[in-house]
Amino acid sequence: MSKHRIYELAKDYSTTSKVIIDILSRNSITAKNHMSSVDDDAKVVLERTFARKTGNEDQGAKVSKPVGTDTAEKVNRPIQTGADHPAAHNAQHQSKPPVQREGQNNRPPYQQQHQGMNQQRPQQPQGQNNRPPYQQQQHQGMNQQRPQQPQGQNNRPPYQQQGMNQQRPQQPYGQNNRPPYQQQGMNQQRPQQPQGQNNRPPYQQQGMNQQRPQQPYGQNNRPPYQQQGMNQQRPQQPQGQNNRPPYQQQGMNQQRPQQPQGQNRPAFQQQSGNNQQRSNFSGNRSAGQSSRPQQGQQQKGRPQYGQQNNQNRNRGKDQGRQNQPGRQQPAQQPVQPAKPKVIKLGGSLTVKELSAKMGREVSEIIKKLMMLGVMATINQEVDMDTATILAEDFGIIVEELPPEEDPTEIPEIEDEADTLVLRPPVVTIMGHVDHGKTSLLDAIRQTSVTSQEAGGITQHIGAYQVNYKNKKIVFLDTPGHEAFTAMRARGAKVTDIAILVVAADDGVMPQTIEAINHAKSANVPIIVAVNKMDRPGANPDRVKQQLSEHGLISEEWGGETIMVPVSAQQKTGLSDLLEMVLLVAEMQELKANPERSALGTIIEAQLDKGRGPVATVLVQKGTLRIGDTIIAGTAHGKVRAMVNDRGEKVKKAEPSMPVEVLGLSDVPQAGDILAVTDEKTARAVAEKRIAKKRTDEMQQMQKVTLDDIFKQIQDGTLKDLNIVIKADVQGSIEALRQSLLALKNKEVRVNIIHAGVGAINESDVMLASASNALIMGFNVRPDANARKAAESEKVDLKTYRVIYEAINDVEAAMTGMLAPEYKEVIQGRLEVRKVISIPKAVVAGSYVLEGKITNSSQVRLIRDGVVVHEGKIDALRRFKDDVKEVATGYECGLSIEKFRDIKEGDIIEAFAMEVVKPGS
Ligand SMILES: Nc1nc2c(ncn2[C@@H]2O[C@H](COP(=O)(O)OP(=O)(O)OP(=O)(O)O)[C@@H](O)[C@H]2O)c(=O)[nH]1
Repeated sequence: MSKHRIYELAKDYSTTSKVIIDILSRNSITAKNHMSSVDDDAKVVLERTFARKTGNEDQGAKVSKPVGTDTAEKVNRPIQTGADHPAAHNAQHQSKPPVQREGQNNRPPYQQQHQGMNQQRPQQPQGQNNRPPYQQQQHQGMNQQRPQQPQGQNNRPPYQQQGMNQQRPQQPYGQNNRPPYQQQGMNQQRPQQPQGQNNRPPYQQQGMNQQRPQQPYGQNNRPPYQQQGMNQQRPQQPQGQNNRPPYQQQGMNQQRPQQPQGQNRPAFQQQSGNNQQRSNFSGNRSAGQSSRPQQGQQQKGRPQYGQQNNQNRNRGKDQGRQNQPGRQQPAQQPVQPAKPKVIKLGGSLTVKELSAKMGREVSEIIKKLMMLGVMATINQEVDMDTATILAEDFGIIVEELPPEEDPTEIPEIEDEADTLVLRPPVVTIMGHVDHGKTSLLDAIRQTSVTSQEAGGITQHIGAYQVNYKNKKIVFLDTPGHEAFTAMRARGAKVTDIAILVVAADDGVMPQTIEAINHAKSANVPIIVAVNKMDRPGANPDRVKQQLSEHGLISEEWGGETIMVPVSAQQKTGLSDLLEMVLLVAEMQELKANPERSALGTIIEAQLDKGRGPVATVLVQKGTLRIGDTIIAGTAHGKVRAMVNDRGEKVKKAEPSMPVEVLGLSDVPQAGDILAVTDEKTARAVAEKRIAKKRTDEMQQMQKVTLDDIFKQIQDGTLKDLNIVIKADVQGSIEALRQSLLALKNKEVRVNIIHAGVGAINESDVMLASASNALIMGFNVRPDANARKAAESEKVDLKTYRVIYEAINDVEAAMTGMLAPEYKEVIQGRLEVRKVISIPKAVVAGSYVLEGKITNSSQVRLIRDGVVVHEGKIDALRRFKDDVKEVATGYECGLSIEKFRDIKEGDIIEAFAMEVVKPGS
């Protein structure tokens, strides 16, 4: 039996003495040190041990090797790889981590794939790396930044070195020791990770767990892709929670001293391109304050970590910032109001209300209004039109709600076409003074009454009904223009046909023209009755000629106007006239439904001492019956009795029938609408009307005035500027008319609704009031009644002595340039009763009819309604004494500067020019 020294054996097996001693020791052979000697049994053990590791070849070599031929063995033994090395053998059987040298491969298989690379590590060119494949594949850029691998033996990044290898002995993942998510590829899901287990990749284990020692998996708010692998599904993440991967968490990186950012970061952090995005992202979130509101929706994995979600992150970053204070709590999203596509509007509403309806911010609405040129505040009202334009700008459709019912109105009932039956026409007779209106009315009435209803006693009720050929015709018994103006001013239309009476011997006169204009303005057909045909000077052709100049062309001359020669006195031509009335009525198809509650118009009304308020009503629709509850204007009551135009008591009144009605609580006004309703409604509506009337009286009724024309044009309330012209001569009228008509512009058109020669009278004022016109007088003045009417009707009445001043005023008003500095204030009116001529002046002995006159007054001398002179008072005296002022009812003597043409009967108007602010 031979003896072998330990060191020799070590030499034989190319290992260390210690290894030999250890192997022997495990086989119960004791060797103290390298100088110890062992016998052949030990040698056999060693041979067996090393043969197992070298495989068949070695085995074969050993078998073929005769015992004791150590030298030969040494020569033939191939160079041992690390795996063959006994040390490696030991490492596999010991849980203790072996000391690994470079080139040795104790790493798990996933690291072994890169064995070759590791062997080359000392000379590793840039770009090569020793990282596991998933790192290599994605993160070449990282390696470029790591030219020198200082991490030591295994070349793994530091984050892999610590902790990982300590756990590796148990290697639960199978052969290659890679965690399952790494084995199957990074995109795999890790379906069932029990909470609390630390399955995270090693690089996440350090620091992260230190930060969150108690955070069980799933509660640490980290997205699963961080827990399970990069591209894992990220289940819903509530906003405000800290869903960022740990490397983004503030403070965490500080706890990763071995991992300088950008160098040793885990591969997924280093992906080129994403790094850039992420750096921005990280920058944004450097305070660690962000959350990702939209991440929670991403149930389906994130194939490109960083790429897809950086967008989301960036998108959500603002929201994330908003959520700063409550990051750990789900942040409350501000409730966005619904944005409707269609809204319903019923009228004007405030900006605030509009914003709520549209679901937009008030600021948005105000901004849009500003763009439309409307400076509005939150509580400012926006009218329907503006609201509609605004809504369209936002792409919202506006549906108009039916207007709210006016509590002062009785709802109008629409009649079905098949309920309508023919009704008698209502006729008004108009014409110039003394042309025979009354005579004609009487003639017609007498003819029809006496011939067909003999014995009937006519009674004046303001209107009457005649029968002609079994057809009824209703005549209004009021002066023509009043019937038009008073009623039209209240919106009532009662006349179907106008008969214009023109005396054949007198021809067309100013009131004839006025009547034509009234009828035209009311859009009522005109039948001309050429009266007084019995007179010797009758010249119907001249009348036709004159009328044609005013747009009424006789049928005989190819026009459309029916002209009938009559004589009221001789009662000739009346039948023809009535025939024509019926014809025109037929053409108009005047119909009404008699089977409904009545609706009519008050023609006249007065307070009768014995009967109380009495109103003549022209029933226009339905049938009025005794006992009906009625309302007319502010008056209401029950129909107590009805009387027709022949003084007969009647129980009902059908359409176009005029009747006197008793039973109203108050006297209504001509033109008021009478309606039948229930008692409660009648009382309530009447009360509301009374209240409204009071308010209206307090507020000035808005009529067109030169001062506010521009404002009304801008407001869109004025499209037609209606003007009534009165002048001293026809030539002035034409000059003024042509000049004013030429003033029309884009926004407004000038309409001369009436022009006539003579003083401005009440009729002019009523026409202007009904037509919302202003009156321009050229060299004429309004009479006293006209001035009062203009005041009460709020009609703007201007007088001029020079045409271009009138034109300038209208032009300036239309362009908003009118800036009146003075306003004329009438102080009083005097009548000249005696004229005394002295060498220095002409003294007008005058009587103050109304108002007063002062020694500083300006005066206007009017003769027959025409202004003769305008100037200053030279002297004002009473009984040879100069006085400052003379009041109503006193006489005085006055002279006018540089003017002597004063005659008895002249009217002197005293006035003063008061300074007023522009636009007032
Ligand atoms: N010869 C003649 N005279 C007539 C005729 N019609 C009316 N007259 C006379 O003309 C005058 C005026 O007649 P009225 O009926 O009062 O005329 P009017 O248009 O109603 O007058 P005002 O009410 O003042 O507007 C009276 O003297 C009538 O007798 C007619 O056909 N022939």
